[in-house]
Amino acid sequence: MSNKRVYTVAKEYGMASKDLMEILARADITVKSHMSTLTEEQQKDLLNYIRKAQSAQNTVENEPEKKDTETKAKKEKTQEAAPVKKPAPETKESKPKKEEKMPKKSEEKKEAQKSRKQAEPAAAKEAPAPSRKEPEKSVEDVNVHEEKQFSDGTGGKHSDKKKSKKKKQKEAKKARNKEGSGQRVQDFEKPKAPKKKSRSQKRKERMAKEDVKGDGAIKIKAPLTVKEFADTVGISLAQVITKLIGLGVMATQNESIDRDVIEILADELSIEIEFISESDSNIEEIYNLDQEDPEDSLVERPPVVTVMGHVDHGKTSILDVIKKSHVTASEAGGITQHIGAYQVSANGKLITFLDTPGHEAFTAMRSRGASITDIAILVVAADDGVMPQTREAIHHAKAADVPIIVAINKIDREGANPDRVRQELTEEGLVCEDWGGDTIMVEVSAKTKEGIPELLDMVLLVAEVLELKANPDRLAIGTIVEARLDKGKGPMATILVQKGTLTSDSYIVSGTCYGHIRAMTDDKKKRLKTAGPATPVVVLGLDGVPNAGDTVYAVQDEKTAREIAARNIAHEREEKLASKNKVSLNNLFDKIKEGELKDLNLVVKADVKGTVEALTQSLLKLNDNEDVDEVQVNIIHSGTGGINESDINLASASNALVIGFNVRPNINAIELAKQEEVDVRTYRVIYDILNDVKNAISGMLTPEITEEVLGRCEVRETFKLPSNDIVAGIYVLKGKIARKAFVKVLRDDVIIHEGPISSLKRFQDDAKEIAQGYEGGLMVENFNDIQVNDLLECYIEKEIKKEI
Ligand SMILES: Nc1nc2c(ncn2[C@@H]2O[C@H](COP(=O)(O)OP(=O)(O)OP(=O)(O)O)[C@@H](O)[C@H]2O)c(=O)[nH]1
Repeated sequence: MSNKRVYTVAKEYGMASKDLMEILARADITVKSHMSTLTEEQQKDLLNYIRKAQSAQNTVENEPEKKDTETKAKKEKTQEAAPVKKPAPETKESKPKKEEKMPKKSEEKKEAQKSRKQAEPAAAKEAPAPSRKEPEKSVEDVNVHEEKQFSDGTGGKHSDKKKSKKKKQKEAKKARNKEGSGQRVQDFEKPKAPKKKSRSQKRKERMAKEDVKGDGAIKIKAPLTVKEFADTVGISLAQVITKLIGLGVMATQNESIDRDVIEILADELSIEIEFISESDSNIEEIYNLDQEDPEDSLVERPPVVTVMGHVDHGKTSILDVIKKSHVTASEAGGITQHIGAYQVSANGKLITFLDTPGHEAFTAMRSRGASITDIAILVVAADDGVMPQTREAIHHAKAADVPIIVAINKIDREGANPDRVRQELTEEGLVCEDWGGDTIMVEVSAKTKEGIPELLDMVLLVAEVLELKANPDRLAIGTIVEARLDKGKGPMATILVQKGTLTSDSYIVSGTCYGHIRAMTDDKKKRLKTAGPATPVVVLGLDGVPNAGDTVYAVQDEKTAREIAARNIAHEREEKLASKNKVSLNNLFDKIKEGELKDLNLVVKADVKGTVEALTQSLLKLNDNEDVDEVQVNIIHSGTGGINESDINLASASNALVIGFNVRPNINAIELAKQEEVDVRTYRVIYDILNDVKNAISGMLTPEITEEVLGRCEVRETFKLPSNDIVAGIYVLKGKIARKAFVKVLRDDVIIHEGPISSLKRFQDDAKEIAQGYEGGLMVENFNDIQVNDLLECYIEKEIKKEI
């Protein structure tokens, strides 16, 4: 036996840390919290205490229902130890004879209670005297029974039956909650304890009789209202309500009942049910939205291509050349609106390009499970070589299993060295064909247009090999590429049709938004009546702005579209409720106290590699610190660069905090963090990080000042004043920029300066604030190194009350 933490011992006994803490207190074993260590001695004392409690219970049970005060006291003591589920293994060898008898008796009593309950459900209070003439059982058996007795909580006297049952319900509920159902908890009194064992036995028997393997089970999604339950299981409402009253649940037809109640109710009604979650019940399946298309219905479709690569390596320039030189004559005027995707024709074939900045949208789409790209063009500047974002792009394309065509750009430049690029790419696992690999690499110049036709030829070649096909004769399915609210036209969404044909009068639904298409145009603003696979279109008519990356379905009528949207709204609400419990530095201590949190997961990002290492090491060192022995600090991911969506997704999935040092989240990451309720903390002093984490763990955190981000702008031009001060010509990308605020100057998401705004102007006039979509001039106090393409994040400081 070694030293163990309280929560570990509680786990071994199958009880909540809180309950074990109570038992420890009664056993006079002093511990500070569930994280405290129990010495071997203390564990033995605990075991002895539990044994004593068992013996006491045994004695009480041997006396035929004496109700004197002494017995009562013993009973109470017995109850104290009742929730113990699994005695420590040591008991197996050293169990005294007397104890061996107890469980049998208790089993008999349970059986007797069961049969009595069936005969006279309400009145039964006394158990018949248990028979002692059972054959001797092995120690192993005894332990099994004991387990049952403890976990049931029925080891106490009948007068305490109600209390034990409540405990049992609590435990059962806890166990179910652990399964992740995230159901609502009802406020009314819970019915009698579920007879788990007998129910599953009954179920098995019934299934064996019917020779069905659970197929007959009625699928139920909890919580639901009493009426919905009655309708779902096909039993009259009156009968359900009567049964509920019998179970002590006073609920009207419109009140919702949770998983516990549903389970017991179903048992009482002898109905076999199976709980399903919305994701199980997959809307696609319910509404049969995405059937497999027969082979003979498939026809060739254009490839969908994404251009990726490091900043300034020439993505936009290459796309511009393609856009300008490959739109057909009939499309005079060219691509006139930015819709996030467009089609060009090369060698008489269409190619669809996703016009997304960098790889951000690529990851956003993928994180939502919709990989819509068929081919990735990786742009690498011949004079610059493989850079961090090149590597990231390679990882993303590989993760999405998308073939890569490398465009070695800027070959017109003097310092261009395509072979060096090839060499560097080999190190990333991309070996060109000439060198025995299978990656197509094309040398291009967006400036001289050299190599661009070959690049497109290669795209078509890869597309041919991929045999990209879709069925155009079906209701359309697509992905939202971009969506925004237009002041005059309402919600506008760019949809990339992937299967079927979208018509200009389709009913569509995407996530929580639905509608009847009012107008459908292409990237040249031409009105379209139909759009087949791989066609990007802009549609008007949705009742809200859908999420980029979400799937959009065309459905047969408005009712179906509305119904699906309503289901998605309900699902979203539930998910929100379930995710309310995300960890943050502010609620960290509470969670530790409640025993909910034993691991503090962190995603750590910093501006340079050395800092990342220093920071992770210092954070991990906290594990050696006595003040923070409450939780284990784990770094689940660390890296250099700004905080991006993958960081947030990772943090959300692993209930982690994101710590940034000298870096900031990008706009998409901020949005996602808000949505996923991920706590993102950014710092400029390592000491502050360590202090905050340490203080949060020990409940001393005093987050008095927080930053509220107002908006972001980009520097489009710079002007030098006669005083030599630099004025930044800005364009507000999001939110607003306020005069009396601070800015963080970001270059590649790395903070290079932070300070107050010293001047804000709109044209020649001083401005209080500049809103999204407008331009202006801005000066930052004591900072003159502002450059074109810098991003300025504007924020105000807010005092907030201590939350702990
Ligand atoms: N000489 C030369 N310059 C190029 C070529 N392609 C792009 N450039 C220049 O390189 C700079 C960056 O090009 P962009 O197309 O904006 O690069 P990008 O990858 O889209 O950059 P971000 O959008 O910031 O990620 C611009 O000044 C281009 O004029 C090329 O083939 N030859």
